[in-house]
Amino acid sequence: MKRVIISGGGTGGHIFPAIAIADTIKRKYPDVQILFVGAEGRMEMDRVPRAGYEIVGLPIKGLNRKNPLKNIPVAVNLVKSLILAKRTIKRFNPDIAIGVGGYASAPVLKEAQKAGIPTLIQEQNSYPGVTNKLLAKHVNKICVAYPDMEQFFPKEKIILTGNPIRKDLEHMNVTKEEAIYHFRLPSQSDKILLVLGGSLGARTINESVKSHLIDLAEAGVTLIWQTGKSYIDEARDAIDRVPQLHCHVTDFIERMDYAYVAADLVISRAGALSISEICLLRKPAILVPSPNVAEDHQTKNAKALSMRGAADLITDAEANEKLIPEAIEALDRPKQLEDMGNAAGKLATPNAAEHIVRQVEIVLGLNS
Ligand SMILES: CC(=O)N[C@H]1[C@@H](OP(=O)(O)OP(=O)(O)OC[C@H]2O[C@@H](n3ccc(=O)[nH]c3=O)[C@H](O)[C@@H]2O)O[C@H](CO)[C@@H](O)[C@@H]1O
Repeated sequence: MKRVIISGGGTGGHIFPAIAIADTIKRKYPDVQILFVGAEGRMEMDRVPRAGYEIVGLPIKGLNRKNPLKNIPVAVNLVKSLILAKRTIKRFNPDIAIGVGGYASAPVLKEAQKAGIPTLIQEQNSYPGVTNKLLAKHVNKICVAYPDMEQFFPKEKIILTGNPIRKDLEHMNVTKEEAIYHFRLPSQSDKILLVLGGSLGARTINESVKSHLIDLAEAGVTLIWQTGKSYIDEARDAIDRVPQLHCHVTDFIERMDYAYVAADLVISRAGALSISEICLLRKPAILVPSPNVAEDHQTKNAKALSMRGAADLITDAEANEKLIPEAIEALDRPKQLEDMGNAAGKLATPNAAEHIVRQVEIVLGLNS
């Protein structure tokens, strides 16, 4: 019986692809044993068990770039994490270790490599994260979602697979009516705006929505608003002051299938997975890249769409003034929205999880 470790996390953009890979392995090989390794206190420690998998948490934390003195406990935790990663690998004895980016995948894949176990990484973005860059030299395979990744990774290891999407989104099985009912919105809603801030929420997008709630109500827009944990109370207070607006507000949307099906237009950060989902589901979108990510990679993600008429791009700096007025205008032009959604669909990379699992099969010598 084969055994697989999947490691990484921190944000939904790393965790959901990991779960999609695990589900695909399980569907094809129900006997394969899968163990996740994540970082204590991060989103994966909650999301992975909910998806039905066991997870071990490492005490690993990110570097503090502003105050180097605070990195002493970070270094201590790194050593503890390496020890626990080594023990976990010895105990579980995997046939392959898969890294999906995020802090936890570094010690796990390093220790796996030292033990002579094959490793594979999946990079979701057009600009790789630090962990994957560090690991690339000694991994067996690197599954990527964007072309031209040879500038970062050894060419012979790269396989262009796309980003794995959760099965409830890849094989969508719900209707718009069911979605409207799920969110308790009026059945006649014909201009539904879905606002997403990435898995953790986005302050600028939230502020932009909050300052235009009355405009949205006057334009007859129905709102599904995902705020992230830190903004939910403020958003609820603001909504209470505009009772004429039809709105579903939440910190996190569990049923993204319903959210996407309901939406006539999506406003979103330009995280790699949100983009992959928007393309796969052919959704018209206005993207507001986060300015706080490595090498401004969300702007690159967003431009890949906006250059092809597959999304509009509004910068974080102009969002407060332009974002909602532009969304209101766009919702009055359904034909243009449809064209935009179709252009996004052309950039989709379906069946990415299957392609990645094919690489796992090659490494493990499994035949499907
Ligand atoms: C601030 C930050 O570091 N962002 C990074 C993080 O994005 P982050 O995790 O925020 O965003 P992504 O767009 O990649 O993925 C979000 C995922 O969460 C899901 N979702 C989102 C909201 C919600 O309420 N419910 C829900 O299930 C989405 O369907 C999607 O699958 O990882 C991405 C992938 O490496 C990077 O491209 C981003 O730059």
